[in-house]
Amino acid sequence: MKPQLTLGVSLKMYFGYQQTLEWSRQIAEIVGHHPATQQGQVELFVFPSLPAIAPTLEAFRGTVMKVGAQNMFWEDAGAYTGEVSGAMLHEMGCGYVEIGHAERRRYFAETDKQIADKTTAALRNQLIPVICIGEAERCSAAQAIEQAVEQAHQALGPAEKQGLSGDAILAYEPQWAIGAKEPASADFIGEVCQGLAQRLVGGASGERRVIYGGSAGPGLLSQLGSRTGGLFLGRFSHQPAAYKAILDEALIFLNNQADRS
Ligand SMILES: O=C[C@H](O)COP(=O)(O)O
Repeated sequence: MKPQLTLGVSLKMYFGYQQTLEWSRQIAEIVGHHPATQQGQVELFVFPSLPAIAPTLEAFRGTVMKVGAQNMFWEDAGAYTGEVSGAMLHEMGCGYVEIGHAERRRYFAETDKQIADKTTAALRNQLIPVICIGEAERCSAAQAIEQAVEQAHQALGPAEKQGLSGDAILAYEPQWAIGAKEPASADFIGEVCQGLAQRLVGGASGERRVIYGGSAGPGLLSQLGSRTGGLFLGRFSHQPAAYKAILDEALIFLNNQADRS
């Protein structure tokens, strides 16, 4: 069955190695038994720090949780000290990779061109790119949509020109809402995500889904309903109880969808 909702997590660089494994064990237990995950209607992924990817893959083996990386390089092999290739991530069993997070742009000066090259490399290596888009400063929903559409086209354009097919997730993350006390308002998120879905989903050679990130946590999915394709979670997924609460909301969402159809 095609997933109707996506819930992703980036652990960024918050956790240590053992802490990552402990979190993974606890979340695997929740995911393995939660009714929201039983029928393939929820797509789940997590991005731990690079050294923890292999044991995290192991921790989630047998569950629906997919594991990926927070970043990758645009070449598949060679003299690129300190970098990690999409080819290796794929070989390890990763299914997803995050591309172009605002923190990569801010602290590592990543450019639109580099983000496009990484997106191309992800698709070339059968990884689903989770492409981060979103405005730097608060603005109207219409302006946010324009900026995010432009970023998405910049990221996916070269891959599309090369005829590379594959699914992609567009993580709409207004930069001003990342690391904040609370997310953007549900009305704003809903308007932007729906606008992005209209402009970016459909017509592509793979599935496209728009999800929201930026201080998302328990309670948000219930407010948004089907106005978003899912959530990209950061700090507010660190507590296993919070993650379970979000899965509980996912189950209500799925039941509501089933009632409508
Ligand atoms: O990668 C996740 C997003 O940047 C959101 O992080 P946050 O929920 O901690 O603000």
